[in-house]
Amino acid sequence: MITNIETTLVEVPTIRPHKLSVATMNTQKLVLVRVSCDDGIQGWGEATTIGGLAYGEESPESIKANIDTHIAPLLVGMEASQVARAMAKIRKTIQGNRFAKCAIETALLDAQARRLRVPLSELLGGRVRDALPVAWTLASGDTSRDIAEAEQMLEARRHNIFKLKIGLRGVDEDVAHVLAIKRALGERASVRVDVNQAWSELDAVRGIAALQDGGIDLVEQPVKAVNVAALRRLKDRFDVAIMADEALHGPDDAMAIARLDAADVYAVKITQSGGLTPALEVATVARLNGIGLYGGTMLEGGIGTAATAHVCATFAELAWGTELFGPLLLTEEVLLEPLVYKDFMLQVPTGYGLGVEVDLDKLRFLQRRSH
Ligand SMILES: O=C(O)C[C@H]1C=CC(=O)O1
Ligand SMILES: [Mn+2]
Repeated sequence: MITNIETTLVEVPTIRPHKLSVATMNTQKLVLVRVSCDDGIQGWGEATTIGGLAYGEESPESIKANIDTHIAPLLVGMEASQVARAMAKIRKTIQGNRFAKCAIETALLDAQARRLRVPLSELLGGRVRDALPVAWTLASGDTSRDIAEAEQMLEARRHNIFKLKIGLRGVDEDVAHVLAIKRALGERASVRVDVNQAWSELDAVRGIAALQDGGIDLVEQPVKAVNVAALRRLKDRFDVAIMADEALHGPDDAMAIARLDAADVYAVKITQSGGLTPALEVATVARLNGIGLYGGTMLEGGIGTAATAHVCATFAELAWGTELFGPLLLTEEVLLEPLVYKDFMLQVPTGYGLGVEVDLDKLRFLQRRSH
C-alpha cells in the first residue's frame, strides 16, 4: 500500500552559466519525489524543469504544490504494486501536469522494480543496451570557451557529440559561432544545434542553409512548437536532420507530427511525455513512422537521468544517442554513487529499480541551503 508521498525542492548551482534562448541558468532547481509503501519499499522520481516557467508551463513550485495537494491524496492507500492502475486513476482525474505525473510514475515503477528485484528497464520491456551515447551541450555563450570545453571532453573521452544552444543572438552571429566550433572540431565530433523555438521560418531557412553547408548534423526545434507546418516545410527543404523537441508533449503530438511527416528525429523526454509509459509510446510512434530517436533531457539530476536511461536502454534503435548529461552540469550530486560516464557513453545502472541510491544527508544539506 502507498503510505506517503513527499516532494522536495533543492536548488543547485550549475558548473558555469548555461545559456539557452529562453533562459540563462546559473542554478537548477531539482524537484524530487519519494513514494513510501507499507512493505518498507521506497521509490524515487524527478520532475525537474528548466528556467522556472521560461521553458514550459509547469514550474518547480507548481509541480510540488500540485503533487502535494491534488495527486498524493489520490494515491495514498492504493496498492503500491499496481502501478498502471494508480497511473490510470491520476491520468483520468488530473489534466495536464505532465512533469508531476512523470515523477510519480517514475517513483512507483522504481518501487515496484525494487520489489520484484529487477532493474527498471526490465519492467519496461527489457533492455537491449547497457550504455548510451551521450552528448554535451556547449552553452557558455563564448566561442573560444566552448571550443576549449569541447576539446577537454574529447580528450577525457566523455563526449564526442556536441549540441550548441543558439537563438539568443542574430542568425548570422549564431551561424558564425557554430561554424567556428565545427571547424575547430572537424570530423572528431558530431556538432548539432538547438534553437529552442527562437527562429521565424525565414530566419530558419537562412540559418539552416548555412549550417547544413558547414557540416552540422542536426537542427533541433528551430521554430515555435505550435508551428508544425513550418517544421514540415523545413524538413522537406533540407537534408540535415530536423528534430522535434518542444513540439512533443507526449504520444498525441507524436502521432500528429508523424501524420504530417514534419520531423526526422524525436527528442524523447520522460517529463515532457508525462511519464515513462507515454515516453515509450512516443518512441513506438517514431519507430512505426521511420522517425529517428534521441534521448532528451530537461537537465535533471541523477534520478530523472537514470529513469530516462532505463527507457532509452529498451529502444532497439537509438540512432541519435542521448543528451543525458544533466548531473554533470551540476555542482552537487544527489546520489550516493554518481552515474558512470566513460568512453563517450552513460552506463545504464544495473541495480534494482532505478539502480541509484539517494544521498539523504546531501539532500537535507541542499534543502537547508536552498532556503
Ligand atoms: O533540449 C532542450 O531544449 C533542453 C536542454 C537539453 C539539453 C540542454 O542543454 O538543454
Ligand atoms: Mn531542445
